[in-house]
Amino acid sequence: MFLRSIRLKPISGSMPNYYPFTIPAIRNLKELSFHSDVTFFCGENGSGKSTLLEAIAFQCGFHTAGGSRHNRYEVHASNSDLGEHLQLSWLPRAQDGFFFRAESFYQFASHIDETDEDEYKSYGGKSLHQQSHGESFLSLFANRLNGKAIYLLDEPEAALSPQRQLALLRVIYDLTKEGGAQFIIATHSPILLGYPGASIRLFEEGEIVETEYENTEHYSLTKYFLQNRERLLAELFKEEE
Ligand SMILES: Nc1ncnc2c1ncn2[C@@H]1O[C@H](COP(=O)(O)OP(=O)(O)OP(=O)(O)O)[C@@H](O)[C@H]1O
Repeated sequence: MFLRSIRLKPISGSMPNYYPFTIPAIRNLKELSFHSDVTFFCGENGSGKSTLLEAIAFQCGFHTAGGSRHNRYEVHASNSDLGEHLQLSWLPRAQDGFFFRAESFYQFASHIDETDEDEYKSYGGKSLHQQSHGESFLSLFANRLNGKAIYLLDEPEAALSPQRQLALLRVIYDLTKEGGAQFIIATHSPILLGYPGASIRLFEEGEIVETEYENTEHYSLTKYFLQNRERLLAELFKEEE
């Protein structure tokens, strides 16, 4: 592990009334500590997961649209509104790492096309644009992520089939089993959240709280859907009286 905790720096005067401080979980954030090689951020859409992950990436020196410290490319709105306000505590400081961001992956792939001089060795041997969406995600995870480093992944499951989500779990397992790598992952995937021993942080009701896998809605709703599909869909599609 590298990153031990993050803390919102004290803000002089009253709490600002603009983004990102309008997000309840961010507004109330004081300190968040990490105690597991794999930490998940989960919670409803718009609860602040990406905002916080992006701010951590900013403080790590990674490109906030995705990449490492070495990636420099222009992309619309690549700043981090929260980044400057966050303080990171390391032990030891990670020398390397990568920020994966599903929403700006296309721009990252174009940047690699323009700059790669290594026959795409870190990306499965061919342009990320010449692979399917899911193939390109997994190529990056399986090849670009390696060694002792901090990896920040924002919705890595976005293009992955269930089978490839399992493959990603294996990548995470291989990189963490010798205590070498640390992952912080924002996800909605009930498959990824099932990683053994992971710490799950739920963004809910203005707080970020630690919870168990079985207590997440991702787990319970998916389980209920699979076990009661017909009943649930009948209820969902019921005509208004
Ligand atoms: N650049 C921005 N300017 C203003 N508001 C923003 C900006 N980016 C995000 N927001 C708002 O901040 C809130 C949190 O967004 P964020 O992307 O962090 O959520 P999230 O938990 O990652 O959601 P999702 O699961 O849908 O990816 C949302 O209500 C969003 O509309």
